[in-house]
Amino acid sequence: MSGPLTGAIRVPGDKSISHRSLMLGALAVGETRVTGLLEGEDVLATAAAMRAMGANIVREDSGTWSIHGVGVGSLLQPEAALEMGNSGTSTRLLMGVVASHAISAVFTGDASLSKRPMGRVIEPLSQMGAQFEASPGGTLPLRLQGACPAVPIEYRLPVASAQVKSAVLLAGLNTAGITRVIEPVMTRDHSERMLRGFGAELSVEEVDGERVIEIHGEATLKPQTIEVPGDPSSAAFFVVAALLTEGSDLIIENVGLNPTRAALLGVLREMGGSVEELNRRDVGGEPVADLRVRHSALTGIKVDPAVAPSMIDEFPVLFVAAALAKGTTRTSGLDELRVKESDRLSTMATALTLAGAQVEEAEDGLTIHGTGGDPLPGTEEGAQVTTHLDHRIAMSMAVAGLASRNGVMLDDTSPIATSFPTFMALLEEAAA
Ligand SMILES: O=C(O)C1=C[C@@H](OP(=O)(O)O)[C@@H](O)[C@H](O)C1
Ligand SMILES: C=C(OP(=O)(O)O)C(=O)O
Repeated sequence: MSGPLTGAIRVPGDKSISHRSLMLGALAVGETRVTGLLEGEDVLATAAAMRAMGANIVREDSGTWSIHGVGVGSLLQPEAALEMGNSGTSTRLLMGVVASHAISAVFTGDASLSKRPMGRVIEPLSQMGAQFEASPGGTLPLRLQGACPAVPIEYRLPVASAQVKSAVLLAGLNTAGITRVIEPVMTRDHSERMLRGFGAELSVEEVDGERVIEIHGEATLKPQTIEVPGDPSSAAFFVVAALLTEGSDLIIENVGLNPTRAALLGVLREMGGSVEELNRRDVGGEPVADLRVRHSALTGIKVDPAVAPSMIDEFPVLFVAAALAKGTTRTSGLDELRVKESDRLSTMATALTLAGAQVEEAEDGLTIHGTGGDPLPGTEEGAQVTTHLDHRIAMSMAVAGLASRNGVMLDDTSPIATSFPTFMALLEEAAA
């Protein structure tokens, strides 16, 4: 087991908000200024794409990002393929942006992204008039010819996905009339908050238990000054690491706690975890707090599938917490985890089993019988884990390594740089 995690740390800016800051800044007329932007590879892919379509985006020496936008409807034809790397958010949201502009774009990605389903955005964007030539199974690489004018649609989301919702809303920005998205299950609402913040006419109504979001097209966006809060999905690794490591008492400052993102904390508290929210405040229209996390004995629970969308990226590290809890943790309703950077149910089941945990994999979730706080036994030379180009697997299994007798060996730590380039350094700092 590792030494305790103590002191105060800050995790980098929120990935979802960072992507949207660049996209909306590039679609506004004038200068948007962003502090706390996540400088991970995924967000940098979005920045490069917006530059390729005409925005002027500069990182100043102070760390502030300055974006001079071109205005909704005025994106330029990119000269080369838009290289999306590992980033599903960049790809799906930008497909929405391009879909209602009079330009075409080729989207390419790495081996992981090239396996992920794009049909979920191709479908509604085709209804709006965009045309696609995709690789077999509706995957990258694909070519998108935008429609201008595009046709406003009403679209009920068949999967709980903030990326699909956002793609349609972003396409609606340059579409005359009202584009309506119906969300049976609420997902992260950063797009709604930020589109409003940039001056788009957007309404949200609750009708018969569903969220109905309307955006008025041919919008003019006004540039903004944005302070990006710390990413709760990045903080999650430190929350779990501190809960599992004896003697830990760690402060994680400035963590975004939008209710559509924060369900992990409730689940960990229900398991017996000591996670306090200090100094609750508002940063850039998002609730934020400092978290104080103390080592705690955890008990397994049955996780309500209804919370899944509000912690969708946190399941890999929750599975690590479950592997060290007393008793059994059951999860279900997690089919979406199979189409992330890797199949996160099977990748985590394999990785945790190698580390010595007792895991049963079902179609839509994992059941994990925890050690009751004893270190994971693993193998003498350390469990050899394959991360499948998935940053969240790499970081989750690094946390599992802290709580294991012989450590964990990751085949590839490079994917961590997609969302959390300072993860290893911060872990060393907190454990020093
Ligand atoms: O909209 C976003 O910024 C995101 C939405 C989620 O994806 P889905 O919409 O595919 O669930 C999440 O997994 C991803 O990390 C970021
Ligand atoms: C699923 C994720 O990201 P994306 O879909 O943007 O690749 C993630 O960060 O866990």
